[in-house]
Amino acid sequence: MTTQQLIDQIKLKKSFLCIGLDVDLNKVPQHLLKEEDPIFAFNKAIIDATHHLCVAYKPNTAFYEAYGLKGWESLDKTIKYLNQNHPEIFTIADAKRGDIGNTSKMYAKAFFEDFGFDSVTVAPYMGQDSVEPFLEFKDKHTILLALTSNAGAYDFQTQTVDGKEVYKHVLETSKSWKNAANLMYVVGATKAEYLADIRKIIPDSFLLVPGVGAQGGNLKEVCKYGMIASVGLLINSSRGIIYASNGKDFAEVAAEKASELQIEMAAILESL
Ligand SMILES: O=c1ccn([C@@H]2O[C@H](COP(=O)(O)O)[C@@H](O)[C@H]2O)c(=O)[nH]1
Repeated sequence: MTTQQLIDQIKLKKSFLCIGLDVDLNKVPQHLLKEEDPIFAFNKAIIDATHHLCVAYKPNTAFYEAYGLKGWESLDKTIKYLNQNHPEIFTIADAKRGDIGNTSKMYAKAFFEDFGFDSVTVAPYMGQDSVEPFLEFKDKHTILLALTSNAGAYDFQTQTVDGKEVYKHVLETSKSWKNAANLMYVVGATKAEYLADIRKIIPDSFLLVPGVGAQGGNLKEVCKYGMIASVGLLINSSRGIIYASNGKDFAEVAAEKASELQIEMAAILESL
Protein backbone atom coordinates (compact mmCIF):
# COMPACT_ATOMS: atom_id res chain seq x y z
CA MET A 1 0.00 0.00 0.00
CA THR A 2 1.26 3.49 -0.79
CA THR A 3 1.31 6.28 1.79
CA GLN A 4 -1.22 8.19 -0.33
CA GLN A 5 -3.62 5.22 -0.23
CA LEU A 6 -3.31 5.20 3.57
CA ILE A 7 -4.04 8.94 3.73
CA ASP A 8 -7.07 8.47 1.46
CA GLN A 9 -8.44 5.78 3.80
CA ILE A 10 -7.94 8.05 6.82
CA LYS A 11 -9.95 10.77 5.12
CA LEU A 12 -12.65 8.38 3.95
CA LYS A 13 -13.14 6.69 7.32
CA LYS A 14 -12.41 9.82 9.38
CA SER A 15 -10.18 7.62 11.44
CA PHE A 16 -6.47 7.11 12.06
CA LEU A 17 -7.06 4.25 14.45
CA CYS A 18 -4.89 1.15 14.46
CA ILE A 19 -6.23 -1.81 16.41
CA GLY A 20 -3.65 -4.06 18.02
CA LEU A 21 -4.35 -7.78 17.68
CA ASP A 22 -2.37 -8.98 20.70
CA VAL A 23 -4.14 -12.24 21.40
CA ASP A 24 -3.58 -13.83 24.79
CA LEU A 25 -5.51 -17.08 25.26
CA ASN A 26 -5.79 -16.34 28.99
CA LYS A 27 -7.81 -13.24 28.16
CA VAL A 28 -10.06 -14.31 25.30
CA PRO A 29 -13.66 -15.32 26.07
CA GLN A 30 -13.87 -18.91 27.35
CA HIS A 31 -16.34 -20.07 24.69
CA LEU A 32 -13.73 -19.44 21.95
CA LEU A 33 -11.35 -22.00 23.44
CA LYS A 34 -13.57 -24.74 21.95
CA GLU A 35 -12.79 -23.49 18.43
CA GLU A 36 -10.20 -25.31 16.31
CA ASP A 37 -8.15 -22.07 16.09
CA PRO A 38 -9.25 -19.80 18.97
CA ILE A 39 -6.71 -17.09 18.09
CA PHE A 40 -7.97 -16.74 14.52
CA ALA A 41 -11.60 -17.02 15.66
CA PHE A 42 -10.98 -14.13 18.07
CA ASN A 43 -9.22 -12.00 15.44
CA LYS A 44 -11.86 -12.68 12.79
CA ALA A 45 -14.65 -11.60 15.15
CA ILE A 46 -12.76 -8.43 16.14
CA ILE A 47 -11.97 -7.58 12.50
CA ASP A 48 -15.55 -8.23 11.34
CA ALA A 49 -16.87 -5.93 14.08
CA THR A 50 -14.34 -3.09 13.78
CA HIS A 51 -12.96 -2.86 10.23
CA HIS A 52 -15.15 0.16 9.35
CA LEU A 53 -13.75 2.11 12.32
CA CYS A 54 -10.01 1.74 11.80
CA VAL A 55 -7.44 2.07 9.02
CA ALA A 56 -4.85 -0.38 10.35
CA TYR A 57 -4.42 -3.59 12.32
CA LYS A 58 -1.24 -4.41 14.20
CA PRO A 59 -0.69 -7.96 15.37
CA ASN A 60 2.30 -8.06 17.70
CA THR A 61 4.12 -11.22 16.60
CA ALA A 62 5.15 -12.07 20.20
CA PHE A 63 1.54 -13.06 20.93
CA TYR A 64 1.67 -15.58 18.07
CA GLU A 65 5.26 -16.80 18.51
CA ALA A 66 4.30 -17.67 22.09
CA TYR A 67 2.05 -20.45 20.74
CA GLY A 68 4.68 -21.99 18.46
CA LEU A 69 3.72 -23.36 15.05
CA LYS A 70 -0.01 -23.00 15.80
CA GLY A 71 0.53 -19.35 16.64
CA TRP A 72 2.36 -18.70 13.36
CA GLU A 73 -0.51 -20.40 11.51
CA SER A 74 -3.03 -18.16 13.30
CA LEU A 75 -0.99 -15.10 12.32
CA ASP A 76 -0.86 -16.29 8.71
CA LYS A 77 -4.62 -16.88 8.63
CA THR A 78 -5.21 -13.43 10.13
CA ILE A 79 -3.10 -11.54 7.58
CA LYS A 80 -4.54 -13.59 4.69
CA TYR A 81 -8.07 -12.87 5.97
CA LEU A 82 -7.30 -9.15 6.10
CA ASN A 83 -5.65 -9.05 2.68
CA GLN A 84 -8.49 -10.97 1.04
CA ASN A 85 -11.42 -9.23 2.70
CA HIS A 86 -10.06 -5.76 3.52
CA PRO A 87 -7.13 -5.03 1.19
CA GLU A 88 -7.63 -1.30 1.84
CA ILE A 89 -6.56 -1.73 5.47
CA PHE A 90 -2.92 -1.09 6.36
CA THR A 91 -1.29 -4.02 8.14
CA ILE A 92 1.61 -3.84 10.58
CA ALA A 93 3.68 -6.77 11.78
CA ASP A 94 4.91 -5.51 15.13
CA ALA A 95 7.97 -7.74 15.17
CA LYS A 96 10.75 -5.30 16.11
CA ARG A 97 13.32 -7.04 13.91
CA GLY A 98 16.75 -5.93 12.64
CA ASP A 99 20.01 -7.87 12.26
CA ILE A 100 23.10 -7.97 10.03
CA GLY A 101 22.19 -7.23 6.41
CA ASN A 102 21.70 -10.73 4.99
CA THR A 103 19.57 -11.73 7.99
CA SER A 104 17.45 -8.56 7.80
CA LYS A 105 16.86 -9.40 4.13
CA MET A 106 15.28 -12.69 5.24
CA TYR A 107 13.12 -10.97 7.89
CA ALA A 108 11.93 -8.49 5.25
CA LYS A 109 11.13 -11.29 2.81
CA ALA A 110 9.20 -13.18 5.50
CA PHE A 111 6.98 -10.29 6.59
CA PHE A 112 6.53 -8.47 3.26
CA GLU A 113 6.49 -11.30 0.72
CA ASP A 114 5.50 -14.49 2.52
CA PHE A 115 3.02 -13.10 5.07
CA GLY A 116 2.11 -10.07 2.91
CA PHE A 117 2.18 -7.35 5.56
CA ASP A 118 2.30 -3.70 4.45
CA SER A 119 4.81 -2.83 7.14
CA VAL A 120 7.04 -4.17 9.88
CA THR A 121 8.50 -2.57 12.99
CA VAL A 122 12.31 -2.57 13.10
CA ALA A 123 14.81 -1.71 15.85
CA PRO A 124 17.46 0.85 14.77
CA TYR A 125 20.15 -0.31 17.18
CA MET A 126 22.24 -2.24 14.59
CA GLY A 127 22.26 0.71 12.19
CA GLN A 128 22.04 1.41 8.48
CA ASP A 129 22.95 -1.99 7.01
CA SER A 130 20.44 -3.69 9.32
CA VAL A 131 17.54 -1.47 8.19
CA GLU A 132 18.19 -0.83 4.48
CA PRO A 133 17.24 -4.38 3.38
CA PHE A 134 13.70 -3.67 4.64
CA LEU A 135 13.58 -0.37 2.73
CA GLU A 136 14.16 -2.01 -0.66
CA PHE A 137 10.57 -3.26 -0.96
CA LYS A 138 8.32 -1.05 -3.08
CA ASP A 139 5.15 0.19 -1.34
CA LYS A 140 6.17 -1.55 1.90
CA HIS A 141 6.96 0.43 5.03
CA THR A 142 9.58 0.05 7.72
CA ILE A 143 8.50 1.47 11.05
CA LEU A 144 11.63 2.34 12.98
CA LEU A 145 11.55 2.48 16.79
CA ALA A 146 12.41 6.10 17.65
CA LEU A 147 11.03 6.92 21.09
CA THR A 148 9.12 4.05 22.63
CA SER A 149 6.23 4.22 25.08
CA ASN A 150 7.81 2.28 27.94
CA ALA A 151 9.76 3.58 30.95
CA GLY A 152 12.93 1.91 29.62
CA ALA A 153 12.94 4.46 26.77
CA TYR A 154 14.78 6.76 29.21
CA ASP A 155 17.62 4.24 29.63
CA PHE A 156 19.10 4.87 26.18
CA GLN A 157 16.76 6.70 23.79
CA THR A 158 16.70 10.03 25.65
CA GLN A 159 20.35 9.90 26.70
CA THR A 160 22.60 12.54 25.13
CA VAL A 161 25.43 11.59 22.79
CA ASP A 162 27.49 14.39 21.16
CA GLY A 163 25.04 16.97 22.49
CA LYS A 164 21.95 15.28 21.10
CA GLU A 165 19.47 12.68 22.37
CA VAL A 166 19.87 9.20 20.90
CA TYR A 167 16.32 9.16 19.48
CA LYS A 168 17.15 12.36 17.56
CA HIS A 169 20.26 10.68 16.13
CA VAL A 170 18.01 7.81 15.01
CA LEU A 171 15.59 10.19 13.28
CA GLU A 172 18.25 12.35 11.62
CA THR A 173 20.61 9.57 10.55
CA SER A 174 17.85 7.36 9.16
CA LYS A 175 16.70 10.17 6.85
CA SER A 176 19.90 9.73 4.81
CA TRP A 177 19.45 6.00 4.22
CA LYS A 178 18.64 4.57 0.80
CA ASN A 179 14.86 4.51 0.17
CA ALA A 180 14.25 6.52 3.35
CA ALA A 181 10.86 7.48 1.90
CA ASN A 182 9.73 4.02 3.00
CA LEU A 183 10.36 4.87 6.66
CA MET A 184 7.78 5.52 9.34
CA TYR A 185 8.59 5.85 13.04
CA VAL A 186 7.30 4.57 16.38
CA VAL A 187 6.77 7.26 19.01
CA GLY A 188 4.91 6.31 22.18
CA ALA A 189 1.74 8.19 23.12
CA THR A 190 3.18 8.46 26.62
CA LYS A 191 5.91 10.71 25.17
CA ALA A 192 3.59 13.28 23.53
CA GLU A 193 5.61 16.20 24.91
CA TYR A 194 8.54 15.17 22.66
CA LEU A 195 6.47 15.29 19.48
CA ALA A 196 7.00 18.98 18.68
CA ASP A 197 10.79 18.41 18.60
CA ILE A 198 10.34 15.19 16.64
CA ARG A 199 8.26 16.99 14.00
CA LYS A 200 11.11 19.50 13.52
CA ILE A 201 13.29 16.60 12.33
CA ILE A 202 10.71 14.52 10.44
CA PRO A 203 7.95 16.96 9.44
CA ASP A 204 6.31 14.68 6.87
CA SER A 205 6.74 11.11 8.10
CA PHE A 206 3.99 8.87 9.40
CA LEU A 207 4.21 7.96 13.07
CA LEU A 208 2.86 4.79 14.65
CA VAL A 209 1.82 5.86 18.13
CA PRO A 210 1.13 3.05 20.62
CA GLY A 211 0.26 3.70 24.24
CA VAL A 212 -3.24 5.16 24.12
CA GLY A 213 -5.62 3.19 26.33
CA ALA A 214 -3.99 0.67 28.67
CA GLN A 215 -0.72 2.66 28.93
CA GLY A 216 -2.47 5.96 29.63
CA GLY A 217 -1.35 8.03 26.62
CA ASN A 218 -3.57 10.95 25.65
CA LEU A 219 -4.97 11.13 22.11
CA LYS A 220 -5.54 14.90 22.10
CA GLU A 221 -2.01 15.63 23.34
CA VAL A 222 -0.52 13.39 20.64
CA CYS A 223 -2.56 15.12 17.94
CA LYS A 224 -1.76 18.60 19.25
CA TYR A 225 2.00 18.08 18.82
CA GLY A 226 2.25 15.28 16.27
CA MET A 227 -0.44 15.84 13.66
CA ILE A 228 0.47 17.29 10.26
CA ALA A 229 -1.62 18.43 7.28
CA SER A 230 -1.67 14.89 5.85
CA VAL A 231 -2.47 13.58 9.39
CA GLY A 232 0.75 11.56 9.70
CA LEU A 233 -0.44 9.54 12.68
CA LEU A 234 -1.62 6.00 13.30
CA ILE A 235 -2.80 5.72 16.88
CA ASN A 236 -2.72 2.19 18.22
CA SER A 237 -4.79 0.70 20.99
CA SER A 238 -4.68 -3.04 21.68
CA ARG A 239 -5.88 -4.17 25.15
CA GLY A 240 -8.16 -1.15 25.59
CA ILE A 241 -10.22 -2.33 22.62
CA ILE A 242 -9.90 -6.09 22.21
CA TYR A 243 -10.28 -7.00 25.91
CA ALA A 244 -12.96 -4.48 26.81
CA SER A 245 -15.23 -7.48 27.46
CA ASN A 246 -14.40 -11.14 27.87
CA GLY A 247 -18.01 -12.25 27.49
CA LYS A 248 -19.87 -13.43 24.41
CA ASP A 249 -20.34 -9.76 23.49
CA PHE A 250 -16.56 -9.17 23.23
CA ALA A 251 -16.56 -8.13 19.55
CA GLU A 252 -19.53 -5.80 20.00
CA VAL A 253 -17.93 -4.12 23.02
CA ALA A 254 -14.60 -3.86 21.15
CA ALA A 255 -16.48 -2.06 18.37
CA GLU A 256 -17.99 0.33 20.93
CA LYS A 257 -14.51 1.15 22.29
CA ALA A 258 -13.10 1.58 18.78
CA SER A 259 -16.06 3.78 17.90
CA GLU A 260 -15.39 6.07 20.89
CA LEU A 261 -11.85 6.65 19.60
CA GLN A 262 -13.01 7.03 15.98
CA ILE A 263 -15.56 9.69 16.97
CA GLU A 264 -12.86 11.60 18.85
CA MET A 265 -10.58 11.30 15.79
CA ALA A 266 -13.29 12.49 13.40
CA ALA A 267 -13.73 15.63 15.53
CA ILE A 268 -9.97 16.26 15.52
CA LEU A 269 -9.79 15.78 11.72
CA GLU A 270 -12.70 18.16 11.27
CA SER A 271 -10.70 20.90 12.98
CA LEU A 272 -7.58 20.34 10.82
O1 LIG B 1 6.89 1.83 22.04
C1 LIG B 1 6.13 0.88 21.86
C2 LIG B 1 6.24 0.04 20.78
C3 LIG B 1 5.33 -0.97 20.63
N1 LIG B 1 4.32 -1.15 21.52
C4 LIG B 1 3.35 -2.23 21.26
O2 LIG B 1 2.07 -1.65 20.99
C5 LIG B 1 1.05 -2.41 21.62
C6 LIG B 1 0.40 -1.60 22.72
O3 LIG B 1 -0.60 -2.34 23.36
P1 LIG B 1 -1.64 -1.73 24.43
O4 LIG B 1 -2.38 -2.93 24.91
O5 LIG B 1 -2.53 -0.76 23.69
O6 LIG B 1 -0.84 -1.07 25.49
C7 LIG B 1 1.72 -3.69 22.12
O7 LIG B 1 1.73 -4.63 21.08
C8 LIG B 1 3.15 -3.21 22.39
O8 LIG B 1 4.09 -4.25 22.33
C9 LIG B 1 4.20 -0.31 22.59
O9 LIG B 1 3.30 -0.43 23.43
N2 LIG B 1 5.12 0.69 22.73
